[in-house]
Amino acid sequence: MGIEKPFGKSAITVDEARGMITSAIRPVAVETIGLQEALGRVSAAAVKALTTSPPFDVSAMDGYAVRADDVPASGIALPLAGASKAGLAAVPTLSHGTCMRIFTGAPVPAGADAIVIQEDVESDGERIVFRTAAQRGLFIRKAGLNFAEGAEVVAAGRVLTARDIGLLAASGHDSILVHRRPRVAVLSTGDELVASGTGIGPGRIFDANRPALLALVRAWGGEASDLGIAGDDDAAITAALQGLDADLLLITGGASVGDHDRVRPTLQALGLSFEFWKIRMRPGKPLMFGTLGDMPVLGLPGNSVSALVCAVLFLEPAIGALAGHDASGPRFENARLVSPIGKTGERDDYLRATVSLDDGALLVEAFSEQDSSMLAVLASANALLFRPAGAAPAVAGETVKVVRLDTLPGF
Ligand SMILES: Nc1nc2c(c(=O)[nH]1)N[C@H]1C(S)=C(S)[C@@H](COP(=O)(O)OP(=O)(O)OC[C@H]3O[C@@H](n4cnc5c(N)ncnc54)[C@H](O)[C@@H]3O)O[C@H]1N2
Ligand code: MOO
Repeated sequence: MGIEKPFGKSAITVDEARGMITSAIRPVAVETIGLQEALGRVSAAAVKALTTSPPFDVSAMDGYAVRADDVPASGIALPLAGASKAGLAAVPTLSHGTCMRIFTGAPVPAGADAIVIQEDVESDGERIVFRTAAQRGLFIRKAGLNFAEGAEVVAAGRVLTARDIGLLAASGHDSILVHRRPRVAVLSTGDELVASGTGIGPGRIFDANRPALLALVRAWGGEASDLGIAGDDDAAITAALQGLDADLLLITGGASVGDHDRVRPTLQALGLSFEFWKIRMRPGKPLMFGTLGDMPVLGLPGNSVSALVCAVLFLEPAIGALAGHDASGPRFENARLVSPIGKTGERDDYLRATVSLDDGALLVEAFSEQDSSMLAVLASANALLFRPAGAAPAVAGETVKVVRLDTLPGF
């Protein structure tokens, strides 16, 4: 589809690109796992409560169970007849004109309809004098207050939190059907790259993208596999992909138009069916996506900032689509500009910026340096300031859109 055209007019938008990526991706298979392993996994089906919670009416306080009609005013005394405590197998019965000792979490006796807390009574051991009138229903948690048997407690496609795990356990589940973690393989390409921790040598730089992307894959729920570094030649790239079995292949570098940008031609020779190879955004123009057999392939630009900004916009939703949850991309928020910014070129801009809160309002300031190789700037940023292609200069005080980076897991 026209991938040989020069960069520029034929580039597609970020939204179009994300739509093409997520609609080409199918969720991975499912598996049942114990709740202990469920944090951060994605539910593959709606889950219904196996029990009603609470299963019977329980007391919310330590005190005395009564019939409200028996204690219509302060000063009434009733004989104490038994006790109800948490864990009782059988629900006791309250006789007319008596009261029963009760503790938090205990079943409310049949016939009782109010709890008077112990702070509001006096006791001589046999008789209880109520210093307040009882109020029908007070301090009683009715059966099903929390949820009823059969109610949906977890929706399909939810990224499970500790709260969900608690709710699943409360509703009787000790395991859950989830999507297995998407397996994402990461390859860096470039003759100049060496792994950090090894000797750097003349003309070489350390590979930053692969360690950062492997970390993001894990933070976003994937199982990361490290394909290492391949040089800028077809044989090295082909060899690195030999026998690959992954749900998504992530490649950085070598996607541009130079003589040594061998990723695109190599993948093409291997049979990659291209969806697109350039997008109308900065940083990250030479973003590439296609499928190799059933495997989606996402090619990120080599510049580290471009690679990581593209990861926020495209990798996170791609992993989401594989894992069976929301894949709509990052959330944009409004923020007020602290300093003016210049006009935007023909691509949407995602400027590295810092946001701060001022009396509840979000303020944003772009860094003066925006070169797409400047990972140190990205590391200091906590937001991306979005400017649409062709936007006029913006003045201080103007409301603009931002994507917060500090709320993204792992970023
Ligand atoms: N004539 C043109 N040249 C370039 C264009 C263009 O439109 N016409 N686009 C530029 C843009 S925009 C980008 S982005 C880059 C992307 O190029 P590649 O994806 O082919 O990446 P490389 O050329 O391999 O590398 C670019 C840059 O990043 C460094 N790099 C690469 N991989 C890593 C890594 N794993 N860790 C750290 N740094 C890495 C590499 O050394 C280069 O400096 O193309 C422009 N050129
Ligand atoms: O898009 Mo490139 O990523 O501008 O440097």
